[in-house]
Amino acid sequence: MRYPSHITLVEVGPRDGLQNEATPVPTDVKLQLIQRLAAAGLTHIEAGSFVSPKRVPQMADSADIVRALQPAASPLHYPVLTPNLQGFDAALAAGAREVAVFAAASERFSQRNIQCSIADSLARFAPVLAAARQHGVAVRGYVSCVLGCPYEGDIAPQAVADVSLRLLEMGCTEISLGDTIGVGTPAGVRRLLDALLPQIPASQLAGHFHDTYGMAIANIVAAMECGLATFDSSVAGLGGCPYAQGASGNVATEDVVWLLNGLGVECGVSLEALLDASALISGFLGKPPASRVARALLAKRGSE
Ligand SMILES: CC(C)(COP(=O)([O-])OP(=O)([O-])OC[C@H]1O[C@@H](n2cnc3c(N)ncnc32)[C@H](O)[C@@H]1OP(=O)([O-])[O-])[C@@H](O)C(=O)NCCC(=O)NCCSC(=O)C[C@@](C)(O)CC(=O)[O-]
Repeated sequence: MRYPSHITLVEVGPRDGLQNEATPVPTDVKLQLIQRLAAAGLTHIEAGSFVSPKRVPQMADSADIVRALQPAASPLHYPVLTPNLQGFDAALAAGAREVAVFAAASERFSQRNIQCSIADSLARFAPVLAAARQHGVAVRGYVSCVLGCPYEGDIAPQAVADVSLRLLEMGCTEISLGDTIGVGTPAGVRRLLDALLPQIPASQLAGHFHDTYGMAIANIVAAMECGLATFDSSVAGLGGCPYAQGASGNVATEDVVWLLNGLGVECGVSLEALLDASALISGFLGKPPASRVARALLAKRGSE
């Protein structure tokens, strides 16, 4: 089987991971985590989210995080979520150079997550994309519920294609396909990508697989076989979505790096150094990493 020779990992732990943690994580711990992730070789680290602090209090310090990271002076990518112009303006003022808007392929999830229909969300993103173009800021587009919705069940691949194509037409550079509740299987991934790839090149698509049913690694392999070369993952398997009950964390970065090392596919991340990030955040949260790879390697480390 042929796989892409290089995989880009977008580390979403500091955002998608921590947005769902009940334990408040102080800004300095978040910054230490981001520094360790960067030291491990991760070049794309989603650093925060400029959303309502009443809805997601865990992300209320995103401006401080971005200010400390100084994205304009860094060779690394530190995207942040911006659901509307209010969020975009705040992100830009803090120094963000890359942002992401987030839509859904399911009407009911869109309503629950961002309090509006899919059509209204696209209308809300239009000024964000216009302002981003004006300021030379790159915009990623997320599409949630691509393989199933907690409220609507199955989602038609064409519904995913429709919203993805609109986001690309509006100026998004990449679409991250979110299996928000982790119900996908490799067969579903292939069906989805069979529908999308005639319309959107693989280079503009990323996989964002939650591991709720333990299928995320299998889904990544299926997506790589279809040509995708960018995947989102979360250190220690942190996270979930506050608007999708029962959704567990993203696929763990440690698990993906272990997979890629085993396949001989390069991703530029040191597993040893990544464990330092994993140990830091797991230690702070007082629970073991969800990643089985991290647990095994940390246990081995402890016994040496
Ligand atoms: C969607 C909105 C913005 C709609 O915001 P809204 O339409 O203004 O309505 P609202 O009632 O939800 O919020 C109103 C309050 O939020 C404020 N507000 C409004 N916008 C902002 C902003 N940008 N920054 C800071 N504050 C903001 C606004 O000023 C107002 O303040 P108040 O008058 O009550 O004091 C809001 O409901 C919100 O922030 N929701 C949180 C959504 C969220 O963060 N979801 C999780 C991330 S998406 C995800 O995890 C999925 C993903 C991406 O990982 C992929 C996958 O796995 O599928």
